[in-house]
Amino acid sequence: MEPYHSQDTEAGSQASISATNKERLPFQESHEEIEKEAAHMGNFDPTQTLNKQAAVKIDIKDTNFFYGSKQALYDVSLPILDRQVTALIGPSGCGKSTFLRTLNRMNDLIPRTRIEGRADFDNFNIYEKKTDVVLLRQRIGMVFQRPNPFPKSIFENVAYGLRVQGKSKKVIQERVEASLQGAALWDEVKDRLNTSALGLSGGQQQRLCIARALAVEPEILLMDEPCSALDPIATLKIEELITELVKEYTIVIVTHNMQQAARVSHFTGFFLSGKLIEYAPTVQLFERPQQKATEDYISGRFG
Ligand SMILES: Nc1ncnc2c1ncn2[C@@H]1O[C@H](COP(=O)(O)OP(=O)(O)OP(=O)(O)O)[C@@H](O)[C@H]1O
Repeated sequence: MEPYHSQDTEAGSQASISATNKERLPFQESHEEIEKEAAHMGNFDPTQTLNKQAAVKIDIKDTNFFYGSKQALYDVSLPILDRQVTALIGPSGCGKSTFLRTLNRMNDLIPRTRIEGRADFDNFNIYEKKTDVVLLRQRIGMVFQRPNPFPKSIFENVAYGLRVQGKSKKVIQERVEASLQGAALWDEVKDRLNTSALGLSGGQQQRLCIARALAVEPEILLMDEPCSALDPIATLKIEELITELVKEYTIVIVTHNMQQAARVSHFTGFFLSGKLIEYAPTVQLFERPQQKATEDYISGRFG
């Protein structure tokens, strides 16, 4: 599929987002730990890894979505680019989560829903009835708003999908460790893998859920406001993790937090009333929005 092309020239804006990366932190507190985490984040600048020529991983065209007779998405079209972070922003109820859930068919679990359009992934349309959703959800994993570990041990949480797949003991052992490493949790839990996951802090639980998603080796990770239940430090850890994970995975993240979108994403889509108003490289969308509604939203005039 064709890569995404944009007309902008963003040399100037790259420099400015890089310079303001630290200033953009949304938190008023400035105690030591936050400062330390923030200093880490200062090293990450998504404009440095923005790749407008990246291959299109999922090509979404003219998506309409209905809850019964209520239409929640209108003609949404956008590409999800390979190994880039795409952020979805917009006011409450604009359809961000609904859209995210169309990508791995999570809305199928809600009765009386209907979808039109297409989302081409490899050589098939995700929305087609015949799509194998179990396989799809292995390839397109999901992390939810609230960490939702199973009431099992840390090890068993990560091993879960692998056991379902019937993997050998050796493979399970290896992948559990690799996934916990990948989710930047290994060092904190390696000595207590057999204790309950429910004993972990909220931020650790969310990283465990990321490890659980990674264990089945997905290509894409969908994250639905993964930091909304976390404190500032745990939030920064997840953001840092996202910037690491995107080297190997394609990430789509719904966030209410515009600074978070600016800190971690390469591309941003702004939704309003079920419509995708604007989609562009993040730096461009925030610094030179093309639509008045985008400008009003990002400057805090509504939402
Ligand atoms: N299960 C459902 N049944 C009926 N309507 C729903 C359902 N889930 C969401 N909606 C409606 O669809 C619209 C889009 O909701 P959605 O949750 O996708 O928005 P959102 O932008 O993610 O909101 P938020 O930021 O508050 O999570 C809203 O009007 C919402 O009320």
